Amino acid sequence: MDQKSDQTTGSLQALDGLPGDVNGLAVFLDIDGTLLDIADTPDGISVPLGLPAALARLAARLGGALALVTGRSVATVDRLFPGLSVVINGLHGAEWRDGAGRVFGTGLTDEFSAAKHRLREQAARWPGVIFEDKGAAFAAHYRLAPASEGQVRHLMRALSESVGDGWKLQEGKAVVELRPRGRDKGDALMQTMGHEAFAGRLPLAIGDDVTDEAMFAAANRLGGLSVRVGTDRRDTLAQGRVATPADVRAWIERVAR
Ligand SMILES: O=P(O)(O)OC[C@H]1O[C@H](O[C@H]2O[C@H](CO)[C@@H](O)[C@H](O)[C@H]2O)[C@H](O)[C@@H](O)[C@@H]1O
Repeated sequence: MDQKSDQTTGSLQALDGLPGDVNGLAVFLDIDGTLLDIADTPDGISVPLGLPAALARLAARLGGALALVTGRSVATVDRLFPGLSVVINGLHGAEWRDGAGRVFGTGLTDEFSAAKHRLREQAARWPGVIFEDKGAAFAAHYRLAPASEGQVRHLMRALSESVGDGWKLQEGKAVVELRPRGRDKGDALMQTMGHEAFAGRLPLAIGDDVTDEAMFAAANRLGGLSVRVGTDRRDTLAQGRVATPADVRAWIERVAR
C-alpha cells in the first residue's frame, strides 16, 4: 500500500448524486471502490497523498460524525489512515472501534483457524489466487486468476461448512470471504448513529459493493441519503449515484473546506 498524489478528480457533473453541503449530516464511507480506487491485489491500493488530511477536515466539519465502514479489519484501516480518529467499522460490520478507541469484535475458534490455514496453503498452489488474513475473517481473491473462480468458490463453501454457524460466506468484487455472522454494515450504521457526535443528524451512506446495500437500507430507513459509486447497472437501494472514487474524493475536498 503506498501513497501517491491524486491526479484524477471527478467532474462536477458526476457529483450530482452527492449533497452540496454536509450540514446536519453524519457521513458513513466505505473504503475499497468508494474512497480508494480498486487495485489488482488487496495490498496494491494507493492512498492519495491529501486524503487522510481531507478526511480529518471532514470529521472536524461534521463535529466528529464521520465513520469508515469497510470489509477490511480495523487494524488495516489504522495502517491505511494512521492517526485518523474516527469511528471505524471493520469486517463488514462485525468488528468496530468506537470514538474512544476501544475495539470490539469476534473471537476465533480452532475450526476457524484450521480453515484459514487450509485456504492459505491451497491458495499458494493456485497461481494468481491471493489469500488475505483479516483476523476473524479471511478471503480468497481471484481477480488475477479468473479461471480459478470455480475452485475458489468450491473450497470456500467447504470451509464455510467446516467452521459452524459463527461465520458466513460473503461475495464481493472478485473475492469470496468467510466473515463473522451477525452484525452487517446496516447494524453498524444504526449503532453508530447512537453515538453522541452522530445523534440528531441524518446519515449519508456512500458505498460501491453488495455489503454496502445493508448500509444504504439503514440510511434510507432513518430518512437519510444513500449513494452508490459505480456505473454498472446492478440493482441497488441507493438513492443517488456517482461514477468513481475520484468523484467521492473530490466531493470530500469540496465539502470539508
Ligand atoms: O467494504 P470495502 O471497504 O469495500 O472492502 C471490501 C473488500 O475490499 C478489498 O478487496 C477489494 O479491493 C481490492 C483492492 O482494490 C481488490 O483487489 C479486490 O478484488 C476487491 O474485492 C479487501 O481486500 C477485502 O478484505 C474487503 O472485504
